[in-house]
Amino acid sequence: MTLKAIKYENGKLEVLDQLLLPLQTEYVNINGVEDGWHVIHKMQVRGAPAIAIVGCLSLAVELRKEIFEDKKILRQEVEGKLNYLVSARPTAVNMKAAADQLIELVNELDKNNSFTAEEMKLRFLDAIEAMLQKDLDDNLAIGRVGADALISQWPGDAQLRVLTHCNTGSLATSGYGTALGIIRNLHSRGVLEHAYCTETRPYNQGARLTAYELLHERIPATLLCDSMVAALMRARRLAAVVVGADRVAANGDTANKIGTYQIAVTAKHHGVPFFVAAPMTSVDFSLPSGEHIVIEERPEREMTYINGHRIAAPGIKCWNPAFDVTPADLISGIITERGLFKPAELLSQRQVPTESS
Ligand SMILES: CSC[C@H]1O[C@H](OP(=O)(O)O)[C@H](O)[C@@H]1O
Repeated sequence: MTLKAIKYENGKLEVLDQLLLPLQTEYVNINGVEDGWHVIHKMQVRGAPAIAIVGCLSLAVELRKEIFEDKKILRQEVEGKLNYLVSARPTAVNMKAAADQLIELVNELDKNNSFTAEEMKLRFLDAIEAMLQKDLDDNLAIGRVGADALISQWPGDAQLRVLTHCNTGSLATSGYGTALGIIRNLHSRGVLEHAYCTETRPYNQGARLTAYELLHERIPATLLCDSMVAALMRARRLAAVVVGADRVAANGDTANKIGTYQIAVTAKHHGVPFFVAAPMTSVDFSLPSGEHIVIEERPEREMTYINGHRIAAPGIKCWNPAFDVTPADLISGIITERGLFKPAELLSQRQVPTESS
C-alpha cells in the first residue's frame, strides 16, 4: 500500500502536509481554490502531477457547494480560478495544461445549448475527478515501460542498481509515481538490486520523501548527499539514472528539480544511461526548447534554515533556483505512458490525442 498524498471523496479534499514528513503525518483540509493555491505555493503538496490534481480538485470542492443558473457566470468563474491556480508555481506545466484543457471543455459546454448550467457543472466536475485515475493509470504504464527499458539495456540477468533524484513517487502524484514508479516496478519483478536516492537539497525531497516511500515498501535503498553522485558512479556500476520532470520542451530538454542537470553531466562522464520519466501531461509542445522554461526561485530561508535553525552564515547572499534544465543531448530516453522515446522522437507525439480515463 503506497502513501497517499491526496485524499478525495464525495467532494471532500485533504492533502498530506509534506513539509512535516517524514516525522509527522498530518492531512490538511482543502475547502476551495484559496486553500489549494496556498498548499501548492508553500509546497505542502508538490510534484508536477500532484500540483495539477490538487489545484483542479480544490476548484471542484468549491463548485460542488454552489448552484449555478447562468452558464456564462459558471464559465467565467472557472476560467478565473483556474488561471489563479496556475500562478501558484510557474515551472511545472501540468497545472497550466490541465487549466487549458478544462477551459476548453467549459467553453464547449457553454456553447452547447443542450446542457443546463448545472449539467455543465456536473460534466466539468467529472472531468476533474477523472484526473486522479488517469494519473495513476499513466504512472503504472510508465512503471512498466520504464522497467522494460532499463532491463533491456542492462546485460544478462544481473540485477539493477538505479539512482534517482528528488521525489517522484506517490507523494508527487495520485499514486505509484513516475521515476519512482519504475523503481517500484523493477522491485516487484525481483530485478532491483538497489536504489540510490539523493537528499535533494534544500527541500530534501529525497531524504524526507523518497527515502520514506522506499522504506515504507521495504525497497533496498541508500541515501546520498547530492555531492556524492560522482563518487558513487566511480565506485559502483549503475544500470541507469531515472528522474522525473516538471516541464519537457518539444525537443526533449527537461526542467526538473535543481541538481538534475549536474547528475546528467556526471552520468554522461561515467557512461550511465540517463532517463526522464514523465506522463505526456508534463510535455509542453508549445516550447521549442528548454531555454524558454521559466525557473522558479524560492525564498533563501529554504536554504539557510532547517527546522527553524539557521545553518548558513547570517547575511550571506543566496541563489535558490528550484529547478534546472537538462539538455536533450544528455538524455538517453524519455519514458512516458505511451512508450520510450528518444528526445528527437518526442515531437511525433504532439498531435496524438490523450486517451480519456
Ligand atoms: C513526478 S514529480 C515531478 C517533479 O516535481 C518535483 O518538484 P517539486 O518537489 O519542487 O514539486 C521534482 O522536480 C520532480 O521530479
